[in-house]
Amino acid sequence: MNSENASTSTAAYCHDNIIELDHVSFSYKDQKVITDFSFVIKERDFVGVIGSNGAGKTTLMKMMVGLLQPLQGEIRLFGEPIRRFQDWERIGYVPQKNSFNPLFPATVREVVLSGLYSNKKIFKRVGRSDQQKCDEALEVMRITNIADKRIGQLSGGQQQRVFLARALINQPDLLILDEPTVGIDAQTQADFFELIKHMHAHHHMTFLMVSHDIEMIEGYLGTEPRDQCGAINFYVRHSHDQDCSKPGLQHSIKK
Ligand SMILES: Nc1ncnc2c1ncn2[C@@H]1O[C@H](COP(=O)(O)OP(=O)(O)OP(=O)(O)O)[C@@H](O)[C@H]1O
Repeated sequence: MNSENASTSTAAYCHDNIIELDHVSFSYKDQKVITDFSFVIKERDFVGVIGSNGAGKTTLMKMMVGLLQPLQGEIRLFGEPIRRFQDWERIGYVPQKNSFNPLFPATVREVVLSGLYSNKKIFKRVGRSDQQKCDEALEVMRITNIADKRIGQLSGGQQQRVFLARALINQPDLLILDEPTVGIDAQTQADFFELIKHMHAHHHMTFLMVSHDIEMIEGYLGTEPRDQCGAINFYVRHSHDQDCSKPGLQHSIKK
């Protein structure tokens, strides 16, 4: 392949649309939350979502993972209309508030390992490399010491770390995080941000993260929002601005 072809195919690859919202509106009964919003998240973008309480951030995330259906408009994931989309293992989603029934019997290790298996592979034997990935995820989230505890008996912050480890273990193509570090101590928060920045820079992943941590968002994604939807602002950074072969291409999320 000559260099022109090589750069063309790289550019085409890293600029695929991962999420597309096309004139999407949503209401809870008669309360309009999202009105006629269109945007595109490109492959390898890191999109930070900031907005006041009640602005509609969680509603937007839930629509993108198929938990809520837009009243109008269309959503596409990896180019497929969401109603036909089936590759859910390509997407990791950590919702805003997780909580387990205290009697839920699984251990922390089992919950983290379950991130490796889609429904189809649920009975697959856990191999040594899977255990190793699990150990690494536990270590990064500083929960090795509670690996054999029951998830339902942990504090909210500890449970949230388990969910993050579960989402990370699979290295999904797209990771959607809704206020992922709420209730987590400062050191683990800092380690987690370092980790996802590293994954964004080096592991070809696309990130969409709701956060109230304006310092973290602006530090990594810049101080100017790229787009907005009502009171929600979107900050964007592509993972390889320096060596992107088509520097003129907009990594904007606006259509
Ligand atoms: N299940 C629901 N039924 C009715 N109204 C809802 C429901 N969920 C959210 N809302 C309302 O929709 C609006 C948007 O809520 P949403 O949770 O999406 O906001 P948010 O930006 O994520 O807020 P926060 O920063 O507080 O998490 C709010 O006014 C909220 O009260």
